[in-house]
Amino acid sequence: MQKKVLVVEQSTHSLALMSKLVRNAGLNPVGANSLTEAEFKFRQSTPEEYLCAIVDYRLPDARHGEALDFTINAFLPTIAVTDSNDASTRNAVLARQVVDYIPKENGQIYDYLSRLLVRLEKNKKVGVLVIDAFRHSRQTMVALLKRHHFIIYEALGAKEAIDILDLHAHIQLVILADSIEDQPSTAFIANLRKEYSKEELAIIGVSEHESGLLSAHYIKSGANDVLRKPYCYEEFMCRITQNLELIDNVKTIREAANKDFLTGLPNRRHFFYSVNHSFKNLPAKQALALLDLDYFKAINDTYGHDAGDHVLKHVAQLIAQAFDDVYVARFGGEEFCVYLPQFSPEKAFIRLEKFRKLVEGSVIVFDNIEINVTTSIGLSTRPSHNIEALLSDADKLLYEAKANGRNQIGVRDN
Ligand SMILES: Nc1nc2c(ncn2[C@@H]2O[C@H](COP(=O)(O)OP(=O)(O)OP(=O)(O)O)[C@@H](O)[C@H]2O)c(=O)[nH]1
Repeated sequence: MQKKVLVVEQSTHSLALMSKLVRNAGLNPVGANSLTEAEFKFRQSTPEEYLCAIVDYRLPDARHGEALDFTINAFLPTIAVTDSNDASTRNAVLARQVVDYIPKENGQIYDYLSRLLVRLEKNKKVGVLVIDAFRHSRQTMVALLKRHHFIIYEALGAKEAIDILDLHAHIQLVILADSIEDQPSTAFIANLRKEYSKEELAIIGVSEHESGLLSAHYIKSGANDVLRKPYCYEEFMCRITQNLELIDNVKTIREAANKDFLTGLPNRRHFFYSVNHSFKNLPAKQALALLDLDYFKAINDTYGHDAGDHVLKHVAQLIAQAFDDVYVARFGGEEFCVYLPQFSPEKAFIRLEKFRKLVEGSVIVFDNIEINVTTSIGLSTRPSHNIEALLSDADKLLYEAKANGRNQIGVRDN
């Protein structure tokens, strides 16, 4: 179910704008112009239905942030919005446990707000590890992070931190202080970098040193970023958000580079990378199948290119489902590849034959038209240490399957 966001804002124009942002973030805005209205609307549903609240500091019936107190006391993560950026308002807002505080100064705040909303939802799945030997400074960071929905882990030193990282693959960010047990912080960062790249695990060093020397040392040891103490809350959160967004962006770009655009299956390049990365030597028992749809040109010519695309997507989905335990790819056009490591020739043939029949029996509906398609398959089961050699063998067998009438598997008699 779409999570709700309580938006409390006295200006009708700003309320409409913020509600639109909330909707764009895939969330459901519940708007109110005053504290009274907000209290009434909030009581109409259960608190668990809400992700957070965006609350104007000054409202007609709550002139000094009482609406912030209401949402914070209702355990709603609260983003405060203010008309002014003066020190007294800022201090009054930050004295409360708000997630963030946004002055309505310029158009950029709306961009910041939408990023914040997206992050709040994502953070529920993001692990953050705080490493600091001193309880007070560790707890200060943990308290700030909690407001942002992160899954938080704490460690006093290097050994404990490694154990936690080994156990929890969803940790994307490590924040570490100058003082940690077992090891100097910079040596620990350098060790972590042997295991985790900057694109998969962000490391932020928190430095108490007044000179910039330690900060530079952190960066040279492999940290993504540095925070100098005393830091202000906004800077702490901005740096965290920025580093996590960078990891997300790299992940998105990597996924796009590895996927076939039309079908979402891994592409040829990623297929080779995955197989070669997984096996130093290809196993003695293995099978590789090249699948090519039959008379596909005729489908394009008869029903149009969009119908052809639809058929490709449909078959790709069948492949992804039928071979979710092995390596698959769209090689291009109407050609797909499946690599089955540790499969005997007999077992591989049974799997492919079952799939061939599945495609043959499928009725693909596009624009109320029923389309049938079949597939020819070249299946190589050669022991080989070279994936290209296997492919070339499968290609010859595919050619034979086509030449022998299509809709069949080409195999070598053993
Ligand atoms: N709709 C669509 N068509 C594509 C795509 N990629 C390649 N094709 C078309 O796929 C057709 C492949 O035709 P052919 O190589 O002659 O093969 P075929 O008609 O399947 O015949 P056989 O393989 O011999 O059974 C060509 O017309 C390509 O334009 C795509 O992404 N979408």
